[in-house]
Amino acid sequence: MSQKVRVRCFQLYYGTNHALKNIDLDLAENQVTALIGPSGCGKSTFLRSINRMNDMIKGVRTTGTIHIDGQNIYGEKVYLVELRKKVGMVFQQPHPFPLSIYDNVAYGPRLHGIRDKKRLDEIVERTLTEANLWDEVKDRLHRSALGMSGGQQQRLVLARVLAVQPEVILMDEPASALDPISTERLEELIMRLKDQYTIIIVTHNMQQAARVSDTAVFFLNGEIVESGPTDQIFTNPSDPRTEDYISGRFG
Ligand SMILES: Nc1ncnc2c1ncn2[C@@H]1O[C@H](COP(=O)(O)OP(=O)(O)OP(=O)(O)O)[C@@H](O)[C@H]1O
Repeated sequence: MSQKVRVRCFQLYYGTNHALKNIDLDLAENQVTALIGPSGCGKSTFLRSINRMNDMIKGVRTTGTIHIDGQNIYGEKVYLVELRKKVGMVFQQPHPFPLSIYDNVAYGPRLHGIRDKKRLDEIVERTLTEANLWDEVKDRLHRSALGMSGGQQQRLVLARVLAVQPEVILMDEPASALDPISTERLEELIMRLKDQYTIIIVTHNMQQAARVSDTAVFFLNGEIVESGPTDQIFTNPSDPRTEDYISGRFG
């Protein structure tokens, strides 16, 4: 099993708030890794560090390294547009663009220079199929994406990410605004997508983490308390704080 993302001595400060402390972690390729821990422990901050989304926040300072496929994304000569193409992100609330379903998916490929209609048609069909949405929307591709249900919008946003052929997909509580059926469909999709992508997901839902992830990482106060195979973290954690959190004693 090869490592896709390698994090060493990574620290992040929001001004004087030391939000991530000495993070060392390896994330395996073609696996789902769940980041768990109580509110404010740094999960989203860490997730956003993997495609440098935190760069947009004023006062953020980092030290340490995050290598993806051997390249330090905090090093020199890193092009953020390329990085964010390789490392896509799905957020808690699906926010499709106020465009048609087709144009939402074609947006990224067009931005990266693909103009050929036939090629765009292929990408739209392939990624909507991959995102388990094609059958539901194939007859209304040119209608507004804003008319879709929340669950459909979240799968559309995922298709938009897949359309630029990422290798790593970051998901920040992607199911928290979804109903149980949409959540189940999204979880099935996540488990299927890991054959081709490396997926890192933040979730507050312990059952969800147990269902979808291969590896779990428990954060507390900006530090990693422990990480390991999800089964082991959930059934036999080595740190009592992990056990307390998982069994609902705090957080
Ligand atoms: N944009 C920001 N500007 C300043 N401080 C921030 C920002 N985002 C997060 N923080 C701070 O960083 C710390 C970690 O927050 P973060 O959102 O990463 O935690 P989290 O574990 O994802 O929490 P939650 O589960 O509630 O989303 C907190 O102290 C938070 O206040």
